[in-house]
Amino acid sequence: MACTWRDYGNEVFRIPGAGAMDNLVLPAKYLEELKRLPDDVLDPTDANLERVKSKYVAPGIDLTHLPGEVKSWISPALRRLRPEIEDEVKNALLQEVPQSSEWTEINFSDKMPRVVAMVTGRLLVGLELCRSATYVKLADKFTKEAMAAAISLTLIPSFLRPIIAPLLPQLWLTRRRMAQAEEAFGPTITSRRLQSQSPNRGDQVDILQLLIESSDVRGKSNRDIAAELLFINVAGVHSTSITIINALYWIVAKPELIEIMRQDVLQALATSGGEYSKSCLQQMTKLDSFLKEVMRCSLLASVLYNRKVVKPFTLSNGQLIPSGVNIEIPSSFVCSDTVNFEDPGEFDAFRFYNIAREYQDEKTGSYGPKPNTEFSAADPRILSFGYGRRACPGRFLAAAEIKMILGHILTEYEIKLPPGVSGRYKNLSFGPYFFPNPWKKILIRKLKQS
Ligand code: HEM
Repeated sequence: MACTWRDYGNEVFRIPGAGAMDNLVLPAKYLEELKRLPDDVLDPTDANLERVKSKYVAPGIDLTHLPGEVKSWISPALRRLRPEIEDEVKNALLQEVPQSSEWTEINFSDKMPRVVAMVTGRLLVGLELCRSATYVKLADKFTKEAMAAAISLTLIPSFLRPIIAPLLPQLWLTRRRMAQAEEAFGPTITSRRLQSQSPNRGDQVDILQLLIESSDVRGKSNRDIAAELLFINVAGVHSTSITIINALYWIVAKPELIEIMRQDVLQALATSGGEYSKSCLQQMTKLDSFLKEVMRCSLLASVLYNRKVVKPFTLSNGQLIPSGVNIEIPSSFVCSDTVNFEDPGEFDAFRFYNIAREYQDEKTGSYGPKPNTEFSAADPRILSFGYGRRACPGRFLAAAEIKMILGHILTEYEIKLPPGVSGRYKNLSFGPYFFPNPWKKILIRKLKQS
C-alpha cells in the first residue's frame, strides 16, 4: 500500500535521490531549532542553486551573492516604486488581456508570466527595458525553460549529469536564451556602466543598476549581469504568476467569491482615492485571506525550506544530521495537518480573515499580534515563502503585485469557467512540484462601466 505524508510527516525520513546526496525530510516541529542555526551550518543558497541546477544552466556564473543583493534592494524599492508597479499592472493587462466586452477565452498560463515579467521588470530594469518585447520574451521563456531543465536534470543520476547534460535540449534552450540576453541587454548595461562613472549619473533605482555597480567591484562581464537578471526572474516571476493562476482557478470554481472579493478591493480603493497605496493593499483583508488559503490548498511544492547541511549538527531528539545532505520540510503534510488547521481539506476563503478578527480589539478596531494570518507572512504552517532569516525577501513585493493584478482583473473584468465545466481545475505535479494545468482556459470580458 502506498505511504502518505500522514504516515511519515512527523518523523525524520530519507528520500534516496538521483542527486549526489540524499534528501532528509524533517518534521516541522524542528523548524524553530533549525531557524537558530547559522548559514555556515545550514546553507539555503547552495540548496536553492542546486534545486535550479545553476551549475548546468549557467556554468561558470557565480550566483551566490544574488539573495543578499535582492534582499538589500527590494524593500526600499517597493516603498519608492509602488505607483510605478500599479502603472505597469495597467499597461501589462492592456497588452495581454482581451479588452472586448464579449466573452473571450484566455489561457492565463500563457499570459500571466508575461504580465508578471513586465510588472516585476518595471522594478528590476526600469520602464524602457521592461516594456521591450525582447525583455518580456526572454524573462518569460527563460523562467519556463530553466525550470524544465532543472526538473529534467533532477531525474538524471548526478554521476551521469556531466555526460548527459550537454545532450539535453532544455539546456541548449537556456544557453541560447542567455546568449540572447547578453546581446539584448548588453548595450543598456554598457551605457549604464559609463553613466555610473560620470558625475552626472542619474539616480537609477532598479536592481540592474546595483548589479552593474557591484559588478565593477567583482569584475563581472555583461554576460554575468544578463544571467543574474534572468535568474532573479526565475525566483520572482515563476512563483508569483503561478500563485495568481491558482487564485484565478479557485475563484472561477467558486463564483460566489467573485463579487465579495471585488467589493473588498473597491472598498479599500475608496479609502485611498482609487490608488493602490500600502494602506489600501492592507485593507483588502478578505482578498488577503483568500490568497493565503490559495497558497495553503495549492502548494507550489510538497517539500519546502531546502537547506544544505554544511556542518553536522544534532537535533534535540539526539539524532545526528550529517554534513553533505539536503534537508527539507514536508509542506504538504504541515499545511493539511489538523493540528495546524481546522477542517484542512476544506477550501475556506475566509479562514484567515476569521482568525484575524478573533484578535481584533472590539473598541479600537485594531488588531493585536495576529498569529501569521497575513498572506505575506513566512508562516511555518504553510511554508510557501519559506521560514526564518532566509525566508523569501520578495514576498512583500509578490503580495503587492498579486493584489494589484487580481484587483484590476476583479474590478475591470468579469471572469467565469467555460460552459459545461464545473469544479476547480486540478493542478498537475512533477517530482516535488505542483503547478496549475497549463492547457486550461477561462472566459473573460470587460466589465461594462456603469
Ligand atoms: C508568490 C511569490 C513567491 C513565492 C511563493 C516565493 C517563494 C520563495 C521560497 C519558498 C523561498 C525559499 C525560502 C526559504 O527556504 O526559507 C524563496 C527565496 C527567495 N525568493 Fe521568493 N517567492 C516569491 C516571490 C519572489 C519575488 C517576487 C522575488 C524577487 C523579485 C523573490 C526572490 C527570492 C530570493 C532572492 C530568494 C532567496 C533568499 C535567500 O536565500 O536568502 N521571490 N522564495
